[in-house]
Amino acid sequence: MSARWTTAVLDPNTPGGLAVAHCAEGFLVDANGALFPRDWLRRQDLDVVCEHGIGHFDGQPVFLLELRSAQAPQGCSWRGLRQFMLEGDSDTYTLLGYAAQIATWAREHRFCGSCGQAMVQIQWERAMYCAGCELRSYPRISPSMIVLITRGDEILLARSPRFVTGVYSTLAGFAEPGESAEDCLVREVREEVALEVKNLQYVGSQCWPFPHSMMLGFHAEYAGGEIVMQADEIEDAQWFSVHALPPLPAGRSIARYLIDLYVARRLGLAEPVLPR
Ligand SMILES: NC(=O)c1ccc[n+]([C@@H]2O[C@H](COP(=O)([O-])OP(=O)(O)OC[C@H]3O[C@@H](n4cnc5c(N)ncnc54)[C@H](O)[C@@H]3O)[C@@H](O)[C@H]2O)c1
Ligand SMILES: [Mg+2]
Ligand SMILES: [Zn+2]
Repeated sequence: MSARWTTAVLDPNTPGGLAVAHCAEGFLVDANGALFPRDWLRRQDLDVVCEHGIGHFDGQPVFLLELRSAQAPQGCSWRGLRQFMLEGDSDTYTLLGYAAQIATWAREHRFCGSCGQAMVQIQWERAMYCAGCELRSYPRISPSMIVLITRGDEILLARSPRFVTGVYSTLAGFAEPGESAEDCLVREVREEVALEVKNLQYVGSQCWPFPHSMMLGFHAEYAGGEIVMQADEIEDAQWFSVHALPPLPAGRSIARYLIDLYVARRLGLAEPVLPR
């Protein structure tokens, strides 16, 4: 949700409106961006898997076309969601982040996971329904903890082999069944760097549609232990002084926010705002 974008469950049988087209390569774009007149997109002979009515942008209904292949109409190309996160305006990124999550879920829930029959869209809520066994499947959201660990003027940052070269970030990890947010945080910190933490404080949350995380951001203080890096997951982990930080994650990430917030408080600077 944003000032210009609100989600809604719209009937794909209603005509008109705007549409975005999504496939494994990202979103279809032309010189005007990723939002197309829906009637024009429908005339392009696209290989559509399914269509969902997903909300309103500036009051206009928006539909999502999930495509099987990445064949782009003339004058169009594909752009990954990460590019929109890094460079796009935040209203468009919020819309596309939602659309990408619905697209992933819709593509992965065309058949019932319980009995195997084809599923159909429910008209009044965002769910797929199996008439054979009455199973309903809702969009999947994966809660993930993310934590900045501090020790006075020092903060703990680590690198995963998946990161952009040189970039260090806060620790993060997915919640497992049976855990509280705090349990998960303590377990992830032990697994990834073998440290103990104390004084856990919830700071804020962020939708992270890569592919369906909900980031719950915390601050924690170092309580003990020596860094032991988890094989395969952590390539390097170090204490950095707030006066000498390495390259940090993208400005729109909650990881960056947690770091910037602590540094701002430590150095008496203006506090940043959590990007949505
Ligand atoms: N927005 C941010 O600032 C920010 C920063 C760091 C990480 N993240 C995100 O946080 C999430 C978790 O971080 P991580 O990659 O360090 O996780 P992690 O430490 O739990 O380890 C990742 C591993 O967990 C497994 N996994 C993948 N999807 C899973 C799921 N849905 N549930 C349980 N396990 C799963 C896989 O084996 C994967 O290799 C990721 O989506 C990541 O992109 C966001
Ligand atoms: Mg992790
Ligand atoms: Zn079923």
